[in-house]
Amino acid sequence: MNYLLKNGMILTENGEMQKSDIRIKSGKIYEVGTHLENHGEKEISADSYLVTPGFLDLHIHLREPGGEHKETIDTGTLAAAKGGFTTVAPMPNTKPVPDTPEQMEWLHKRIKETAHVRVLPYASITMNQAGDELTDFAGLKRAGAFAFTDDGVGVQTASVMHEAMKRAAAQDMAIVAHCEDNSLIYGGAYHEGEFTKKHGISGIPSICESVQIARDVLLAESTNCHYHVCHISTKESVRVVREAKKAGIKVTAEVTPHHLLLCDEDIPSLDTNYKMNPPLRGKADQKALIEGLLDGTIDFIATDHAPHAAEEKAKGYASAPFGIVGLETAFPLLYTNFVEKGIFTLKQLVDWLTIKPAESFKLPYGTLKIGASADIILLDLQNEKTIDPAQFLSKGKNTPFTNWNCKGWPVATFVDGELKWSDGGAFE
Ligand SMILES: NC(=O)N[C@@H](CC(=O)O)C(=O)O
Ligand SMILES: [Zn+2]
Repeated sequence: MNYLLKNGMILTENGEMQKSDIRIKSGKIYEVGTHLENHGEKEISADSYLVTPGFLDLHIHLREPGGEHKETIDTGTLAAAKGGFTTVAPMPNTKPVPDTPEQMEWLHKRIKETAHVRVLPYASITMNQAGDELTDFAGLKRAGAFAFTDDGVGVQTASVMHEAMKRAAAQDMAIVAHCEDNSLIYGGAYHEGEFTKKHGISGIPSICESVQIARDVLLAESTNCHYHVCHISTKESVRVVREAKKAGIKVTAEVTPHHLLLCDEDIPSLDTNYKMNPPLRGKADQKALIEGLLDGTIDFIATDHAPHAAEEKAKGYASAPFGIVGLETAFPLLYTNFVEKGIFTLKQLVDWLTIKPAESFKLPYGTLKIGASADIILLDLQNEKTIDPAQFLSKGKNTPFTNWNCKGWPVATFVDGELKWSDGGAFE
């Protein structure tokens, strides 16, 4: 079906709002302008909405195969559509791990059958993410891998990472890294700092992340590989990435909404909805992440949507799994707490969720340019609602943001010109 979106607000290059119509034809953005005449399209009044490119989330966990009780490609991508995300990249810490071309082909088949938005799956760097034997990078690329990562665990050995970067560079593919040096961690569920001191428990030190990033940017320099840092969380890590960029190293970095919104001082108790990896760091780290985003050291925002079953999260702080969900609350939380408070501009926030991740990975999405895939969302910046996990389409209800009041809720999501989700209201 072709659509004519009438009178929506779009953001211009310089961040101003402009009333515009958008004609969607054959899955593409065909025309953007004012007073466009209807040529037989289904007309949708976008009058009271902000219209932006669909968001990209290049760090999520879909749990399929092997963890279908936590999430599936079906439920996770429906949650993505509800959150305004039209392209997502799921991590390979599934059972089995997509570490062979055959497994990658199977994954693409499942995506084709069940996904509601565009899915770009990662392959692992090492077989079974065990950190030893490298996967078949060329074969995995041919089978449709988006990039390589062992997310969930850091690559512990420098020589393995070095060889991985050489091979990734030869394939013009990125190495995407969960940075964590296990030799510097002695258990722990929360950041080693004020919170763990108060509770007399061991913590996860900042140094385990920044040390590995420092190692890896030097490996990236020596191999000319595109190296991407997942969920950056400490002030030292931000400094290392800033210096690496200054030195001309091909490094990019992402930050999650929760690391921007919270620090360890905000954790009320040994609550597992505040347990994620990397952990919520100190106040100075949170400040450095915001500054890093604003000065371009950090390239974009990704949710690290990590759904877990309620029984698993109820196991107590020491044994509950790390991770919180993020797809359905990211934009409203960031809009309400940063844009409405004047810390980010609306244009900055939208760019960090659209064109910035797209450009970092040379993807043709995240834009309303003529000829682009019609990945478009409508956002309601006025209506205020309270976050209620019972309303999530994700199977995961594990969030620390229950009862937060937010504006900026998506109301409709188009992927390749098809309406994949709407809140009902204006579109029934
Ligand atoms: N980010 C998280 O807290 N959890 C991730 C894996 C991980 O990165 O540890 C998960 O898969 O649940
Ligand atoms: Zn991770």
